[in-house]
Amino acid sequence: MVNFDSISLYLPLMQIEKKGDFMQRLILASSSPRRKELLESLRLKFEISSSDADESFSETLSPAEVVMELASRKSETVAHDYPDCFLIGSDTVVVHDGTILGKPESGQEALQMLKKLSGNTHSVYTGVSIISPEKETRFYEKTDVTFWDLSDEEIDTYIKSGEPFDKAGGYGIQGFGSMLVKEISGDYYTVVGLPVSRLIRELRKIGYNLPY
Ligand SMILES: Cc1cn([C@H]2C[C@H](O)[C@@H](COP(=O)(O)OP(=O)(O)OP(=O)(O)O)O2)c(=O)[nH]c1=O
Repeated sequence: MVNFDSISLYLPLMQIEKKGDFMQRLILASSSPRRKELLESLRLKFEISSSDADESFSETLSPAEVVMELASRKSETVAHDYPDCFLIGSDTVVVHDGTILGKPESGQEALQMLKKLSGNTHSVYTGVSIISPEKETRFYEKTDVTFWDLSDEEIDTYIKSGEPFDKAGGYGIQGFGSMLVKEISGDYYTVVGLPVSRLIRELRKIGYNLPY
C-alpha cells in the first residue's frame, strides 16, 4: 500500500535540494563599475551590493596584506545580508617606490602621483576575498606597469579629463590613461581591478558551480 502523504512530503524536498544545487547566489560587494563589467565578462549571474567598508590600513602591512585585508572587509561588510551566498570583495592599490598610492583626493594629489609614476615602473596589487558558505578564501595578484616619460602638459590634460579621481594611483589603464602606459608585466585585469582568470579558478576550487 502506497503512503501518499510521505510521497507528497518527499517530492517537494527533493525539488528544493535540486534547486539549491543550481541556485548558488554570487554577490559582488563593490560599487566599482569596472569590477561589475569584468565580472559580467565571465558570463556569470550575480548581484551587486556596494560595501561601505572602512579603507584605512596599518602602515606595518605589506601591499599584498593591505589589499587582501581591505578586500575581506568589503566582503564581510555585506555578508550578514547574504547568508549562504558566495561573496566577492576586492581592493586595488598602486605601489611606487615602497609607497602605497590610493585614489587621489584633489588635482594636486593626482599631479603628485602622476609625476612620481612618470618614466618609472610601479606595481598594481589587487586583492580578492571570496566568502563561501563554508570559508573565506583570499588571494592577490600583482602586475608591473611602466609609464612613458610624461610632459607637464600631458599630465595636466589627463587630470583635466577627470579620469584620475576614482582610481588607485590616479589613472585608468582601460581609458584615456592608456596613453600613459609603455608596457605591463602581469595580468591586465589586475590593473583594472579584478583578476578574473584567477578568480574563476578560485571559485571552481571552493565548489562554486560554474556554467562552463
Ligand atoms: C590602476 C587602476 C585602478 N583602477 C581602479 C580599480 C578600482 O575601482 C579603483 C581602486 O579603488 P578600490 O578601493 O579598490 O575600489 P573602488 O572604491 O573603486 O570600488 P569598491 O571598493 O566599491 O569595490 O581603481 C582602474 O579602474 N584602472 C586602473 O588602471
